[in-house]
Amino acid sequence: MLVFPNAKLNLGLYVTGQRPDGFRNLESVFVPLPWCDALEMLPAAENQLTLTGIPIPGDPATNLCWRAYELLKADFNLPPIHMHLHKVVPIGAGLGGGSADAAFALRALNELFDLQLAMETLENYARRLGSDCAFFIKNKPVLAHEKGDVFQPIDLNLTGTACKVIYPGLHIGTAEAYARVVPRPPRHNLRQSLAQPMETWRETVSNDFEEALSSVYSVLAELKQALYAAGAAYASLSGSGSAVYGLFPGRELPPTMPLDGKYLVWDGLL
Ligand SMILES: C[C@](O)(CO)[C@H](O)COP(=O)(O)OP(=O)(O)OC[C@H]1O[C@@H](n2ccc(N)nc2=O)[C@H](O)[C@@H]1O
Ligand SMILES: Nc1ncnc2c1ncn2[C@@H]1O[C@H](COP(=O)(O)OP(=O)(O)OP(=O)(O)O)[C@@H](O)[C@H]1O
Repeated sequence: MLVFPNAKLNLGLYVTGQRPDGFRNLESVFVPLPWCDALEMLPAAENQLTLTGIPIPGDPATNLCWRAYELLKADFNLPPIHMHLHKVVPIGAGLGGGSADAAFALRALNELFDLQLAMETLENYARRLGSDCAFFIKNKPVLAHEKGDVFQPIDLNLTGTACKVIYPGLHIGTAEAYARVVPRPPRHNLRQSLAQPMETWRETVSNDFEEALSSVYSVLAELKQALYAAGAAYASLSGSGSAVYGLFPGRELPPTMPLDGKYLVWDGLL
């Protein structure tokens, strides 16, 4: 079975409080971004994980695809499997690429071995692998709360919107990014702000990581500025960075920009 785990963008992100479990509560809207890895799973004589594409730091035994398999294997009698992951989505980018691999692995194993697990059960397994993972089970726009793994529906359709995502090559670890942010009440009501025309979001939809990280990594503010200069209606850091994106409604494709050749860029339609 071959699946294509996509990335995500955060539209607004407020880090609202410290939790007793050491994590932070947040409020953010997640939307799927069709920048994808490729993950193949085949029943095999013995377990094997092979990797190509962008190198993934750390021991392959801790790869999130593998951890997804181990998690299900603890509860079900799964046969051995050969997984091949071709990594495309940059790591330490705030695009949730590793989390998507884990969630798509859970979904693929459920189908391949006919485990008949409901979406809600798969979400519960995904929550055990990482805060971002559960979103990728249903993979639809949502308003996320708590650790970013409890969802409310949101009426937001950005399908077909031209988007450019720029990854400046900085690996910003999620824990490092959270350590730089002081929790505070949300600056705006995200649901209300996102219901207004996109041109107003610049003033009313913000990401708390941006303020904290831009003072350390000046390239983040430069990229955002460049996206606005190229005509973006809205531009922001995604998640804990370092990827910065711009949205260009009304265009058939995002504009080309002078920095396209300098950084890793994803261009396309949401
Ligand atoms: C920044 C976001 O991408 C926004 O969507 C996510 O909150 C990050 O989620 P993630 O990468 O799945 O993070 P996890 O693997 O669960 O946690 C990594 C580390 O980030 C911090 N962390 C993460 C999520 C959260 N709500 N509060 C936290 O404080 C913790 O230090 C944790 O040890
Ligand atoms: N399949 C995978 N893809 C990417 N990273 C993985 C994978 N499996 C395990 N990891 C580990 O997860 C870490 C990446 O997590 P990190 O939170 O820094 O970046 P991210 O993937 O951009 O996530 P997020 O968008 O949630 O912040 C890497 O250091 C890597 O060791």
